[in-house]
Amino acid sequence: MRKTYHRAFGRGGHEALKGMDLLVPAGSAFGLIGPNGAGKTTFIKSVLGIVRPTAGTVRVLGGSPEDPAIRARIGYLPERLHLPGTWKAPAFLATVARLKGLKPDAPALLRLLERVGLSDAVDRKIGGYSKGMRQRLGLAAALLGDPALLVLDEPTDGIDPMGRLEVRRILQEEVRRGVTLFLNSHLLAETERVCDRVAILADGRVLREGRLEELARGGARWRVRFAPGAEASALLAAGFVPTEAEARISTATTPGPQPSPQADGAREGVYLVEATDVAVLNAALDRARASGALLVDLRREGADLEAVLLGAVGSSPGVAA
Ligand SMILES: Nc1ncnc2c1ncn2[C@@H]1O[C@H](COP(=O)(O)OP(=O)(O)OP(=O)(O)O)[C@@H](O)[C@H]1O
Repeated sequence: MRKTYHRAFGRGGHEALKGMDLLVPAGSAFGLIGPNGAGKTTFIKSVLGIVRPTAGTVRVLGGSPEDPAIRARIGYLPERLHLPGTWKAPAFLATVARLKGLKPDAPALLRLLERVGLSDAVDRKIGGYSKGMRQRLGLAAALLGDPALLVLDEPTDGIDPMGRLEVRRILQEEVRRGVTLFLNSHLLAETERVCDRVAILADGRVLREGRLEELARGGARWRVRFAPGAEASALLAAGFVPTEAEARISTATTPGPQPSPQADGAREGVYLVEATDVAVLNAALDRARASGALLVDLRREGADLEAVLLGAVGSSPGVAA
């Protein structure tokens, strides 16, 4: 798909999408990431039928994004929300429901407001809402009518960490019940936590696309906690790096001290180990256990999306990160 924004009177234009080819599997939680001006919003608008491609086609939920029946199955949270300041949330949601062709059901609307954490604010005017509250109301509006596809542009923008947790929980619930989630967020940690697939867009083209684990270079990292008393030098020899020392290694630009067994991570018993697959991981754990170390906790480290993004954008000719 291509999209060129034409200037007035046909004098040239700007090619925002330069041959973008993307398949978002039904039921996936899909994240779109990329630098400013990459074309993310243009792509979202084309999925919603707001922008028409200059060349190519967009198919959404098996149909055209311009088909009202298809649009009715899409929930959309825009990046810039325009909300009526003098209204209260239930009246706003009732109007959105009517615009979506739904019959407003007052108790259901209150349940929805409770779900997004706004039950205490139903009697307040929207104009007095904080940015996070406005985002939650926008999310409630997007969820009206149980859409099959949720398109969210910066859904957690302005929301505090507790609120983000709540929003994430709602999005995960939606994905579990079969909804396809399409998320555009500058918060890479948010994308990592919510999405199972990611596409990197830069300068109007998809640079990389795939499952998060596949995109992460260098295999998976594991965070391991050993019981007190584990022999730090033996763990180092087995490939386990104390977390504090690991931070120093990755940020050091000049030769510095080698990781010492007395590093904070070692004192806490927390280590990181690189393992391309579970066989490699288990071999490392076997070496650790042979030294007498006892495993207390083991968890996979999230794929480092920032590194993947910077790597993809940095290695693409003509694209500035
Ligand atoms: N209506 C428009 N007319 C002309 N050019 C536009 C229009 N909308 C977007 N563009 C240009 O198209 C390019 C892609 O813009 P778009 O908003 O899709 O990027 P984005 O990835 O969403 O950026 P950001 O992360 O900054 O929101 C940019 O260079 C932008 O200036």
